[in-house]
Amino acid sequence: MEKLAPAQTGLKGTIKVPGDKSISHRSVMFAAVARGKTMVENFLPGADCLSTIHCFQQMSVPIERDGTRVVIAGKGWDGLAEPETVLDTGNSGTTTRLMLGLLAGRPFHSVIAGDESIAKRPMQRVTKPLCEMGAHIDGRMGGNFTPLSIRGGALQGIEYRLPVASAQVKSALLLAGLQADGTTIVHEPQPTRDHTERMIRAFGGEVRTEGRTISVRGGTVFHGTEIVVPGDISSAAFFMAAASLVPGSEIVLPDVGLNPTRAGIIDVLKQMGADMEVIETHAPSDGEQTGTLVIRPAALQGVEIGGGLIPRLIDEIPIIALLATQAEGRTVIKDAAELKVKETNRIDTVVRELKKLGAHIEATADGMIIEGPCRLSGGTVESHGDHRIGMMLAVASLVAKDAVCLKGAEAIAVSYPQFFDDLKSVL
Ligand SMILES: O=C(O)C1=C[C@@H](OP(=O)(O)O)[C@@H](O)[C@H](O)C1
Ligand SMILES: C=C(OP(=O)(O)O)C(=O)O
Repeated sequence: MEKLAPAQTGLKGTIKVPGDKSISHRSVMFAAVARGKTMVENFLPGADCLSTIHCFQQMSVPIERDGTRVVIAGKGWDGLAEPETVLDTGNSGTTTRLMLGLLAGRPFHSVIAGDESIAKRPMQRVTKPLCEMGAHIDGRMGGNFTPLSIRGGALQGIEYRLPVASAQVKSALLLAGLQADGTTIVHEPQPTRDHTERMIRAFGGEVRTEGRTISVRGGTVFHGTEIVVPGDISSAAFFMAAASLVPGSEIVLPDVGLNPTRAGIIDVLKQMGADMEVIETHAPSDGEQTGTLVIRPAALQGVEIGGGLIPRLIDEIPIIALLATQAEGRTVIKDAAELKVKETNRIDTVVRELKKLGAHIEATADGMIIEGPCRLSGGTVESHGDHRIGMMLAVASLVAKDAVCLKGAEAIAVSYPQFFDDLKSVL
């Protein structure tokens, strides 16, 4: 249990947030099926991304990691060997779903399982279209839950309309489509993060994006390359919030990924009235945009968030809920039912834990309604094994009246192992 004291002074300093989780996963996945060596810099050594590395090592791909530098010696799609043991995807939905797509095209048998949380997360959204492409995937409840057994092989491209806006489902279908006969076409209901598409191009492949339709052709050969992973905007969001809320703060966050399909938190903070500058931006034509963020405190206003904005900030909703407790007026978050199938049901866990600190927050069918501002009290709260809930509660403790005891703080290592060191460095 972590005992967290209210902030005594403003948060001041520079934090280099760790590498982006979504991009770190994909860098290893594409490198593993590419021909030749790939060097990844600023890889996120969080538990989720280490699960991805381990899965490929189980399939005999040589991968060496030294801190945040990873070297992968890919031997092409056929370089993957049938794993001898169950592939352990840990707590990672991204690993589980993207690996399903990748394995659907491999002519061998494999079994995927993760932790207790993964065993509750819906997989049919991926396994159903992959089976339509010709893969044989089975598991509990008609292939909806892990452990899942996969016998991949001769796939046919399909045209598929995603029932939910999910980059994980899109990416799984693209990874299968890259190995299938013909073309695979995916229509998204809303644009979702496009890191997979950018990674396909970075490894020398082709992908077409026309509005919300993305297509790939089978038979693509990838070539090893060098990847520099930008800082994770989802991790940076906790410090953007902390600096906005704690009087006297000034935090600088260099080299944060600003991919427009991910950067909805910046739009929302600006709409709430945050004092934030984006400086020194870099926008490589074929890569991921980055920039330095400077954030200071400001009086925040409530906002309404929904529609196409939701996929651009889906993982930031817990910290937006905390910001809303400190903002003037009502915040309404809607169209976010996907939060129910994350590491926890994030509508329930956010509402339950923030209520313990006295917040005025209620769950709705597809989001939450928050009334602010409200001076939070101290108390004992829990992450429920969900890293983003853990970090949101740690930031809440900075603006609470009394100490906050956080149970399950170790879950934070899933995406941000240095979180408490970085927080202490600016206190
Ligand atoms: O593709 C990705 O890397 C991710 C996509 C999102 O999930 P969904 O695609 O299920 O919405 C997000 O919540 C997750 O943290 C990472
Ligand atoms: C939902 C998340 O990740 P994943 O789906 O990969 O478990 C997250 O990081 O907030």
